[in-house]
Amino acid sequence: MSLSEPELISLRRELHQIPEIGMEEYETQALLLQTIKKMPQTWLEIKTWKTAILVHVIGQNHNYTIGYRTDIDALPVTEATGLPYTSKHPGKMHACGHDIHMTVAIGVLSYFAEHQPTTNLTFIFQPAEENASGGKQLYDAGILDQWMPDEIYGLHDNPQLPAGVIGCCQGTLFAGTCEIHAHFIGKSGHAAFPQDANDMVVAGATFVTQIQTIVSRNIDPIQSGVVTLGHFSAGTIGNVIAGSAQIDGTIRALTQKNNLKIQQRVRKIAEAIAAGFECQLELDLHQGGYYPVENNPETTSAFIKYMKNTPGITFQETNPAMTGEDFGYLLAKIPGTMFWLGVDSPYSLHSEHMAPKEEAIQKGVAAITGFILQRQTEIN
Ligand SMILES: CC(=O)N[C@@H](CCC[C@H](N)C(=O)O)C(=O)O
Repeated sequence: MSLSEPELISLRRELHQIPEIGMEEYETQALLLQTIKKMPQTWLEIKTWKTAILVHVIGQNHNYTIGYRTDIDALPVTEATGLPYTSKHPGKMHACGHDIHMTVAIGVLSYFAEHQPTTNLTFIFQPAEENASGGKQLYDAGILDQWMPDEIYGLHDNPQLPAGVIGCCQGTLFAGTCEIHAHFIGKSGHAAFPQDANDMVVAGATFVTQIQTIVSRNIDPIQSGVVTLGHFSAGTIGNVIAGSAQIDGTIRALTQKNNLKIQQRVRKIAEAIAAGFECQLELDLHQGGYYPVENNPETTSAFIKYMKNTPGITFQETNPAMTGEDFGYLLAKIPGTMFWLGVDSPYSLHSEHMAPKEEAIQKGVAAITGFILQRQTEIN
């Protein structure tokens, strides 16, 4: 039998308790494998790569493959939900809801392990969505090649949508991102003798304020962009001039063109500040596979049509969001659609209080299973 709602909720709670950082998802991989191996295996093929799992469901007609991807990693966040099944891994939490994503994927897979699909299906349990472009790594290593999807789907949970509501839009769903790692290196010294030192708190603070002009002065206001610096560390104590400042952040833009433009401005400003303050600069701008998530017109129109017209599913057209996803890399290679699944939480993604409503799981499984069944009839 396909996994029942209580079984799925119990799995989700187990996964929630063992969050692991990208490329270290060993316990998660083991629990997922154990769950998958309990399903009927008649038309399943399984392979692993690093901490990823790929499951190929052999369809009655072998000529077409629909892909479904979930991410499996967690964040370095200390959980503060107070839930009875709180994280057992100190300092780590499924604060982005990937435990929900995995459980929904398992629910859909368990249905197709029982009911042979007409097309092939490839389920991808992908590591490192948050930190190391696991999807890009997997694709570039050729791991998908044998079971390459002709089209692909994936979801992200959304705390702002009611539980179980499906959200999507044509075109760009998520931004492309780029990590900023800037290290300004000057000369430390006594607070009383600034003329003998080179103060990196001042250089770093100038960088922080100067890059605020990029979105307001360099990007078309009708389009958009974000430059957020989430980390600044420099110095040790008030009466010692800091000889170094480490600043980390992220760029967001809905087009790759604007992302590259912001990257170029960040680099120019950082280099100009280093020249002006006569200090050294180590700058790393790292985009990896975090391209804008561009939904394919054809798969997305089929997806939206199904979700809008199927009784029991509530669909909401959504605006693009500035969240990032390395699913953008897979969508640059394979046509497909990313969508939201509402989980109704007053706290945002990445919050230590984020507690998705579990009723979203069964609704997500039903909507996606139904869509895949419908999509197969359109393909054959
Ligand atoms: C859905 C989500 O929250 N994704 C992350 C992706 C991070 C990309 C990369 N590490 C960066 O910060 O640029 C997000 O923060 O949007």
